[in-house]
Amino acid sequence: IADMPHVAVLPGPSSWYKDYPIAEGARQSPINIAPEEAVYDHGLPPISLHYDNCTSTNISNNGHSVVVEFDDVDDRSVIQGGPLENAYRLKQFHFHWGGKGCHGSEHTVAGKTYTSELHLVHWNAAKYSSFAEAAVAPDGLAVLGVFLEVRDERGGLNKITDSLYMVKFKGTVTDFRDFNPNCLLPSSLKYWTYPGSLTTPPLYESVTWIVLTEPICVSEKQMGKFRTLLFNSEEEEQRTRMENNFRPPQPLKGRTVRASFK
Ligand SMILES: CC[C@H](C)CCC(=O)Nc1ccc(S(N)(=O)=O)cc1
Ligand SMILES: [Zn+2]
Repeated sequence: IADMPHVAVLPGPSSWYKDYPIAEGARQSPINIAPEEAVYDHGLPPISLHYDNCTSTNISNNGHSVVVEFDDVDDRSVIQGGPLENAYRLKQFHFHWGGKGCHGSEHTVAGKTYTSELHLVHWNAAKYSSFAEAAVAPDGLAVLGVFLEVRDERGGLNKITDSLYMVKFKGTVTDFRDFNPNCLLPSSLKYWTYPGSLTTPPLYESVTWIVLTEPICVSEKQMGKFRTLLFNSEEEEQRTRMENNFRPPQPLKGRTVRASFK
């Protein structure tokens, strides 16, 4: 026992099944998207995003990622169309990223990883009365995934990366108003869609995933600022850089990925 490592090991994705058996469920996320196997569905309408009167409130470090939250008391910021039966209300967005280099996204495309992936999380306020209630329903959530690729700088991201120093530690939060996520979207809204789950515990199988095919470009300098965030709170003596906060692709288990395009 004496030589047991006393370093607290962060339980990674491979051990989540012990506390969350759903980790081995039939509709887990992320997945590898194989474009040739995606089924073009001409009945799929385009998705429409209404983020103009968006109502961001704060930006925080929750120990897993950096999260921008929105006031979701009404339908000012919604996603609709595509595979969705009705409007889903924007609740928050956050990112997943790697260490230096080109891995870091959760979904992969024909095995290709991107440096990061943005998730805009929405809930079905037409059918459910709260995010928590929607989060456990099979049609409760819709997450829009956007790939980030390192090339030249993306202006819209600067408002976020310039605020990251204020939420360096887990449990820190600061005001973050009037941020419109439109500035983080690519020009094309072509997408793949499939039934999946939250990619971190509790891994609920309640997410209709809508993954955009076109990445946005960010600079290495901007990505470097994400990596100055820490997994730990200010009180903990350990200082672990927040990086590689992505779950690897999970088995498709017979699911069909549909494409909004030929
Ligand atoms: C009811 C409580 C709620 C389940 C817990 C808080 C929450 O929102 N979790 C969450 C949200 C999005 C993703 S992802 N990465 O977009 O799949 C992963 C986890
Ligand atoms: Zn996510």
